[in-house]
Amino acid sequence: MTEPILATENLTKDYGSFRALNALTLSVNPGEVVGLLGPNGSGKSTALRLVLGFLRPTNGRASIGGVDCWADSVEARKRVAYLPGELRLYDTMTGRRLVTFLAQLRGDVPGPEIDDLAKKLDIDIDRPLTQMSSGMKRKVALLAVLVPKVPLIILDEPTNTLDPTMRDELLDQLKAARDRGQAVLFSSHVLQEVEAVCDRVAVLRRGELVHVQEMSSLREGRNVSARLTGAPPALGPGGAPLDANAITTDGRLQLTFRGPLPALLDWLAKQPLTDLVIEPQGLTPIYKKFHG
Ligand SMILES: Nc1ncnc2c1ncn2[C@@H]1O[C@H](COP(=O)(O)OP(=O)(O)OP(=O)(O)O)[C@@H](O)[C@H]1O
Repeated sequence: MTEPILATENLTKDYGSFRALNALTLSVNPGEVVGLLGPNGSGKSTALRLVLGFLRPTNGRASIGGVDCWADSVEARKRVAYLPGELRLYDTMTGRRLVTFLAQLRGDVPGPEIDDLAKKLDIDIDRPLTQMSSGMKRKVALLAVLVPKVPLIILDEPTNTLDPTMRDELLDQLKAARDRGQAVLFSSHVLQEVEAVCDRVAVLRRGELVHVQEMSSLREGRNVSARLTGAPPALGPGGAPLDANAITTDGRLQLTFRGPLPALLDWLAKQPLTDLVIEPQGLTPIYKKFHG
């Protein structure tokens, strides 16, 4: 079994008498993208800051590659590239100088990939940061995270302020990092981007981990919503009796089917339908269950 690169055990943080994170136990494996999903104030940034050793846990622990994130934070951080939610950059530098400087701090020298990535992110890294817009600065910070090939990449709401094209480019870069065997943990409250890139999603609510979802099982499912003119069938698309909850109070047929699409279409073709919507299952119903 692969050893996780990141492991938290009962990780807890109180700010005074307020518990911002309660007993978070979560791991991230090499070659895996995990999303931390939750609304404002649910504890995402607190969890990430604990993992980075910026905050001392009230209880529990986090470790990166077996190194304790608080007791040995400098050593743990060598294994991580981090994109904070709010940037504080050294404005007098050019983008290239900043990315090189940050790489040198960990003993790396960025190679030609810095120019390839700058091109993909559509950013002139030879401009001083003072002359860049907030979105451009964000791209420089992303470069600084994507250039070093560290075991773990942590990003706090990385697509914030990026335009849709750049958002897709970033998500592609995260997939490429995963394919190289790096692990990625990122926070977000945008369901579509989490669905697009994550292997697993952890849902937080008021500091509690309320659900962990494997995305592969979700991608096999399809939500069906249809209106019938006649009585509902006795058997569902898999041949099993139709679930009593499949017919809503306003008479719509609503079900989730996990199986081959032709079997679903054959079954639907035999029903007295007046309209039909088939969608990938997606995270929305799961998210709504906790944050409706
Ligand atoms: N330094 C602090 N002192 C007191 N309370 C704090 C502090 N930092 C965060 N909190 C509280 O802890 C809770 C979790 O905050 P956190 O920043 O982790 O949430 P988040 O999920 O990252 O939110 P967002 O999506 O808005 O960034 C919030 O209720 C917040 O007000």
